[in-house]
Amino acid sequence: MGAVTTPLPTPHVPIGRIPVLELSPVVEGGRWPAKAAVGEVVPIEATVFREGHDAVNATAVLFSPDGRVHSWSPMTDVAPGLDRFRGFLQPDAEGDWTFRVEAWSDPYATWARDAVIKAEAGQDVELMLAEGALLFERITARKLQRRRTPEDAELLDRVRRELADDSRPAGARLAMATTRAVKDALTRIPLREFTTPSARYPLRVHRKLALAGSWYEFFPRSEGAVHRPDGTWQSGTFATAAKRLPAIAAMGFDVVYLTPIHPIGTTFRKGRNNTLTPQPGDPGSPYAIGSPDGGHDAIHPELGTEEDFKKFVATARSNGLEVALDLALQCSPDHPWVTEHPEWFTVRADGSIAYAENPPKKYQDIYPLNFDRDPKGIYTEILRIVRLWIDRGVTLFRVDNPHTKPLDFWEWLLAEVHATNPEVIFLSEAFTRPAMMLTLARIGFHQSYTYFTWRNTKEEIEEYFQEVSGPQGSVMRPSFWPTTHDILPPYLQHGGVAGFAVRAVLAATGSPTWGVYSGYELVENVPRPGVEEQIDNEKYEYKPRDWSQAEVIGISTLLRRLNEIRRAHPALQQLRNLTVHETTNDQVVCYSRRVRARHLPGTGHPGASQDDVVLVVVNLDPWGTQESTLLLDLEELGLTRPEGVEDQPFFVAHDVLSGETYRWGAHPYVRLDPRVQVAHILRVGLA
Ligand SMILES: O=P(O)(O)O[C@H]1O[C@H](CO)[C@@H](O[C@H]2O[C@H](CO)[C@@H](O)[C@H](O)[C@H]2O)[C@H](O)[C@H]1O
Repeated sequence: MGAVTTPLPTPHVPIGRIPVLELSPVVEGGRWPAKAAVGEVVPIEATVFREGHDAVNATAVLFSPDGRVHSWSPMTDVAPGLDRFRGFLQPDAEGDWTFRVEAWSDPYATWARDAVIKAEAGQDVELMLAEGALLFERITARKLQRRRTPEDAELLDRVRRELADDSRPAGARLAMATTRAVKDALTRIPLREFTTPSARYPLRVHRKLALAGSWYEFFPRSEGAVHRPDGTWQSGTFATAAKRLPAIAAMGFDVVYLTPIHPIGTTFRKGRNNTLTPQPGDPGSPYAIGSPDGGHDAIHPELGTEEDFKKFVATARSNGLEVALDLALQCSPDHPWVTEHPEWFTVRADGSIAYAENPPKKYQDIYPLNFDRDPKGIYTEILRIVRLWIDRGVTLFRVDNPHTKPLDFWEWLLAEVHATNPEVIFLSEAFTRPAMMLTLARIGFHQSYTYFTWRNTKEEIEEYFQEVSGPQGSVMRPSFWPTTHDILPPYLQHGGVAGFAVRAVLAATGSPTWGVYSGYELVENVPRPGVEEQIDNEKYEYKPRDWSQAEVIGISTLLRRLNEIRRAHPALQQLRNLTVHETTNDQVVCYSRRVRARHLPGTGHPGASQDDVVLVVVNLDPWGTQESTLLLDLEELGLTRPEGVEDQPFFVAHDVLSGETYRWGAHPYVRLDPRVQVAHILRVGLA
């Protein structure tokens, strides 16, 4: 019998005095780290309970990468009766952090609850007050690790003295010992008994762009491509493509994503509209990587040289843009690997190599790599290539179809790159089943394409936005794209300019990372018959565009405004902070995002004293005016309805898209005419 290599289950860990179970975010028992980004507000949850009736409480504790306590957060019972506690931690630097939950018995909460009940019943009142006095003796006599403010010290000492002063009425003594101020002071400096810590769990903190950013995809060969009078084409180059960068930056994007820029094969080259009969001059799909000019480490000669690429990267950076490159691990039959490493491909009985597929799509112009044949050779070569592009200035990779390659390969590659270049971000382009999409995220992909593109109805949008912003958000960070070069969904085929505006608003506010594919500004909405992708697709031909029309149509102005709004509002740069609000119309969707004032400095919001709250209302009908009443969840908006106010206005909603300001109550009426405005994006605050 061979050696046993499977790890044994974790040894039995005693339950501890106060059980603390079902921690979140924990990925597979801590096998992989949960994700966070610098400044992200991370919800921490645990189930905490004990025997008997005494009150329990919990604290979430954050440890910085050097192992020291960085900060802690009181947790509150968010599901009374279910013993579920939640707090919020906010790491402020990149690295491998950890957190734990400390469960504890809460003598003050036990006493306050019992004293109030007994006082109301007239039982043991003086005895309870005497016990309260003893409790506050203990509370005030403590040597605290955390500093207590003079105000808190003074308040708690006064409670101690007055509880013991039996010359004062019992009701007054109890009332002063159970005020909000006393409870708040004891939230800051609690008296804890039987403190029971959980294990520590990993939290990998990436740079902010891993969580929040705006991507713009384009094919560099199209920018500046010239259709010559004789019918032939001159490809765009890095130099001509770079001329487009200031306009992309002006629209507020953070990242330019380039489809593959490598030499393209000619064997089985695809022609226009995915035909198998290319015409002379057809440039071929850039995903058919490799020719006698080189493979994944080479640059298509028509685009320029390595120096030209570096200049392009430098121009991007000077415009405030980072460069993302497609990483498509496949080969045209003309790729040098096909002859240099025939062992990397699966050869059929007749000596041929089967082309790649992503059913039902057929990619007749490319061969897949067989990672199980010479894994060491393939892994090493791909790592070399990734490092090469990092050295050339690439800081993000959009990974093509990662779900068709082995997961253990990705886990290895991502760990290797993270070890030397933790700033490099990988976006997974896996439109596949949830288990695979989630596991790619678990093992290290920073971001993931999502099903957003196909979520259209109010019900679908509400459900999906909540799903990606829920606990899943600490594993899989969503990237919302209304279209890609492969996807033109039916809603956009039929929704006209307003449809493009609707989907841009949803993408830009529904996820902290979003992206658009070039041409969105021009409302390119004609599909190739029978498929959900653009006709005359840029994948198979040069597609220079007349950008002068973009401003006229208005979508580029909207994109710019959306990116400005996202930058101005930390609430839109967070993921796990979404609330859906009810509406009375199935065509009107409403949701909000909120960051509490105490969490704002970490996100770079200057001197904030108020929460940052953004409320989004979208008319999903691109053709008709829709009206609705919004049934707002005031608590989630951080609003308190003043005494005596029912539906009267009491807060201000400023529409940062239109500039209008409204005074609203809990149930405002909205009317959105898509010819004028498809959505409200409202900054919410008290007057
Ligand atoms: O499979 P997906 O729909 O996720 O699309 C991605 O991968 C495809 C394969 O790389 C790629 O397809 C394009 O390139 C192929 C190879 O040249 C070609 O056969 C296909 O017709 C073309 O669509 C797709 O663009 C990419 O996003």
